[in-house]
Amino acid sequence: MRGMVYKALTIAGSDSGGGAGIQADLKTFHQLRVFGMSAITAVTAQNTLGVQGVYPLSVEAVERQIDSVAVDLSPHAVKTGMLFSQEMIELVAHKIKQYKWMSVVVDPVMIAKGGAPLLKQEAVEALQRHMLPLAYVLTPNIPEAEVLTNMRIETLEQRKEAAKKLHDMGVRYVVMKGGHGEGNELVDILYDGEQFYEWKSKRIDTKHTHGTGCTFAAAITAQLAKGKTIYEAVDVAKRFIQVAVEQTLQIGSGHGPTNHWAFHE
Ligand SMILES: Nc1ncnc2c1ncn2[C@@H]1O[C@H](COP(=O)(O)OP(=O)(O)O)[C@@H](O)[C@H]1O
Ligand SMILES: Cc1ncc(COP(=O)(O)O)c(N)n1
Repeated sequence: MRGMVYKALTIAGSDSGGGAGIQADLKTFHQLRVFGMSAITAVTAQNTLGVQGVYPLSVEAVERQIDSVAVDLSPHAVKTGMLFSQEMIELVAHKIKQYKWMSVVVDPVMIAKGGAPLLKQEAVEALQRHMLPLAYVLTPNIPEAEVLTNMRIETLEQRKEAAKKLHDMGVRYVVMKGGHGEGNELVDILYDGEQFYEWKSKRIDTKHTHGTGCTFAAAITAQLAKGKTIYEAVDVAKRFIQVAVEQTLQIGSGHGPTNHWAFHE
């Protein structure tokens, strides 16, 4: 017997360089033995040096992809990444409600590491209004949490205050990633509305961190698809990203991708 086949859908942008976006999500799902499906919101021409072009798909094209997957392949968990525009956010929010998807991981992607915008400035409000209340898990990095809460985040206390605000905005579980913090120790936090949980790790000294956020959120999504709790899911995601950054592939001449093969359950 093959056993149960777990399925996850990612609604995100394509990274031609293979390290972030849809490609990172599918590789991560696969490594965690979850069948990956995708709805592409935008195609980016991208490599380890940066983003050379952004080509959003039409709202109709995205709607068709989501419908095709939903009616035939019922995902156990859904992840959203680069959504780019207000119209796309409204469509995706509408589809999540239409199909009553509950295990939804929202990675509020805003800018690529090199600074290229992956979300239009005027779409932030739509993300706050339409996506946060649908997020079972929200996975902001520190700059994204600052934009969503409109506050400065420097200390660990401020991170916790921001997590509380995001919870008040409708998010069930807030997972704030600590990659942009300071110091050798890296702290990712989880807030469940009552308590804070912390995952600490050693910051690896490397420039090859392209796609860390996507990979981390995809690992959470894969674990949720398998029916794991949020605590178990973050635990696996944290271990997944740690070895993926430790054992990078050293490809490309800029900020290289993480190693999606490194982690074994
Ligand atoms: N240099 C690093 N060493 C180890 N883990 C890292 C490193 N940079 C990021 N991570 C981990 O990768 C994940 C994504 O981190 P972060 O950089 O905050 O998000 P994003 O990629 O969205 O900007 C987090 O779990 C973080 O702890
Ligand atoms: C299509 C696409 N989506 C998302 C990211 C963010 O990547 P990161 O995980 O490094 O924040 C990216 N660079 N490209």
